[in-house]
Amino acid sequence: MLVIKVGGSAGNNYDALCDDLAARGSAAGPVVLVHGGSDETNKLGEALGHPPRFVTSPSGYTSRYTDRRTLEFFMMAAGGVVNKSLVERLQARGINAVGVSGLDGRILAGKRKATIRIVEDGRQKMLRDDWTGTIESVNSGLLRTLLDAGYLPVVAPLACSERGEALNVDGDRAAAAIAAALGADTLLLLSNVPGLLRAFPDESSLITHIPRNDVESYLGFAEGRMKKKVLGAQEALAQGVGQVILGDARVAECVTRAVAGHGTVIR
Ligand SMILES: Nc1ncnc2c1ncn2[C@@H]1O[C@H](COP(=O)(O)OP(=O)(O)OP(=O)(O)O)[C@@H](O)[C@H]1O
Repeated sequence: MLVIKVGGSAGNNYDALCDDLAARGSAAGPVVLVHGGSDETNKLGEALGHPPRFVTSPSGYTSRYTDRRTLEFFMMAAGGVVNKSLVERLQARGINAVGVSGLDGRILAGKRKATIRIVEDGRQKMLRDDWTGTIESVNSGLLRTLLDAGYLPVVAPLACSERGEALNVDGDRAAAAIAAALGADTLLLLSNVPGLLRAFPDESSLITHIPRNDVESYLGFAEGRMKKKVLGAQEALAQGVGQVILGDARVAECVTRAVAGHGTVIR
């Protein structure tokens, strides 16, 4: 079982990704594809007069402040155009993909963080009306039903709260939770960089291998949103996923290359 997360920031090559999945075929085993939606969400917010706001937590994690309007943009972008354009690309290549969000059938059930603590101008503040959350469980039965029937699930990172509310959740951590719940041997976190760089943005400083019991000491190299990928990797490994590979989604054969060990291999 292979779980792949492809980034939603600019620069990822979805055509190349889908070409590679089609070339690998079903003989390569079952695949679940999770994706992000940052770039499209930003564009929608800008176009509709409600630009994105990114906030940093006291522990240094960067995330999108998701008020109700932003949640709607996120649903339109991640749950809509990004999800459906991946399904369209896969269908055009003969793969019977089904696009869902984690909200559907509670594929991802989570806990809302209605109030978040942030650091701005060196001071801590509380922000209310936030619609982000953390994942608590995965409806692996629904994903297995789709996989067993021969479909390739394409999952947008929305979750369902205990009260049935839609939540914006981190795509990398969503993929980690899905990989763990399905007992995947490999989780690929593909984005617009070659992997974890020791000296970002110098791509020649790629860290090629991280021992699974030493992920913590590499967290310091990750800035901003890369931290969530390293955290996701750590969560997946702790829950039994065999290996996590941070790979490049800008290039041809990105899945095959990452599976072959190009990128940052954590195991
Ligand atoms: N040490 C590092 N090595 C590599 N990339 C880093 C590092 N530190 C920070 N980054 C940043 O992390 C970014 C990748 O994370 P980002 O969340 O933007 O990707 P994404 O997965 O496409 O997003 P999403 O799926 O949430 O839409 C890179 O484009 C880079 O700017």
